Amino acid sequence: MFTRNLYSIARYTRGLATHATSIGRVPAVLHLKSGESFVGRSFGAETSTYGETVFSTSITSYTESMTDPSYRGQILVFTTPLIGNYGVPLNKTPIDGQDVGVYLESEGIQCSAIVVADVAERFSHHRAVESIASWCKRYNVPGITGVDTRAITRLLRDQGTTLGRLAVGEDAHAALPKDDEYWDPAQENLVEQISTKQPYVLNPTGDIKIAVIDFGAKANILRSLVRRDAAVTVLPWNFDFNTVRDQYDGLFLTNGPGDPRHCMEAALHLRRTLQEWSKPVFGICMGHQVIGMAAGLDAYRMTFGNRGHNQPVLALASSGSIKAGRVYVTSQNHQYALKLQDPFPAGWEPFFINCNDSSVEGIKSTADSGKKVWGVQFHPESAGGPLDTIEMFTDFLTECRAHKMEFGLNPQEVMGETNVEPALAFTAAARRVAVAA
Ligand SMILES: NC(=O)CC[C@H](N)C(=O)O
Repeated sequence: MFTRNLYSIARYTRGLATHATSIGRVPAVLHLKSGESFVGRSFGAETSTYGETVFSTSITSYTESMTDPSYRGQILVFTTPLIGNYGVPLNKTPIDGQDVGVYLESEGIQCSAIVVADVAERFSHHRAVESIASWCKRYNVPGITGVDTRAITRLLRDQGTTLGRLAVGEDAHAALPKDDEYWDPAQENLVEQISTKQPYVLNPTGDIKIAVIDFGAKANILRSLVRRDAAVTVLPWNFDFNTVRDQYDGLFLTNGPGDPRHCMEAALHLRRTLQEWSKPVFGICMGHQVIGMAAGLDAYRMTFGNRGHNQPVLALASSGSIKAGRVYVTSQNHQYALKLQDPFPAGWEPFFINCNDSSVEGIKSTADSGKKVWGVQFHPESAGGPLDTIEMFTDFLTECRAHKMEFGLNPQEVMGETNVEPALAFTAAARRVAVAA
């Protein structure tokens, strides 16, 4: 008992002791392209940046959101007023059949900047090793605190996602940026920047071989596959899977940042896969949008993106653990969606619909199409957010295993050929380094 108390005191004081930051001294201003400015104080890196200003209604998991590659290029406003109170954990895990090398969602902070009402100067958590301010500083990401995030959110909620500038230090006193100075991440292929450059393998001894197309994968997607004993080969976003598809039992398409229409090349590769290959395919968020584009649906930019961990979606069809007519609470982070069209392309049907804005939340191949393909706009892997739909990973791998049982081994395995898959080993060097770009 005594030891435990000492331990908690030590944890608490570590939070106090390691927190000598400069919060309060350096001015910062958040400018929106629509003309509004919000004056506050800087924390983290003392550098200015541009980005797309978005808000998230999640009340926890700021560490997971900030390391989610889908937030790349975005100035992230947290509607929860107090951010940073549980600090930041050590972002490392072993690489084995249970884990993928990082504890958070990627190796570093992905968003351009963060905006909070009240950054916690003290933190306390048994896993915490540093404050959010020192973490932001290490990754050269600026933050602003002391601004009215309710007012910012109401603006964004009325006018939609808006380009912004976080001006820090001297820049905070500079003239307002001109309209054409605002950097628009939607114009760039952010996936190209973040996707792995080299293929790599996780959990090579897994019983089922899954290829993952990496548009900017959250680590929990990869964890959710390897923890269900899949051997996972991660491939660059524009890799033509058709050249290696005979070696795999299933295909997975990940989340990723930016406009999915920059990934048309991937959609065209996938269109051929879907025409010629009958094994299961599953996509999340960007992956779902790419599946939709391959199926002939259009993707569009929403005025109001969905970001938060409390998005209700209604299942329109039953499949595996998902039951038609049920509402699932989901984690989301997207600005684009697939257009609902009537009729849907032949062989496809809507799977989920968003209960708030009626946007398409999922599509699937129809029962009579002879295919097993699912795409969901939300994040079943959570991290952060609810686990309502986590069993979709089990459903996908169950289908892959069933297909393997029914149709037997892959051609190479039957012929006793050496495995010619392009990915040889998982190495630290092969993983993307989040801060490089
Ligand atoms: N989380 C994601 O994969 C987001 C997909 C896409 N970048 C969008 O904003 O809609």
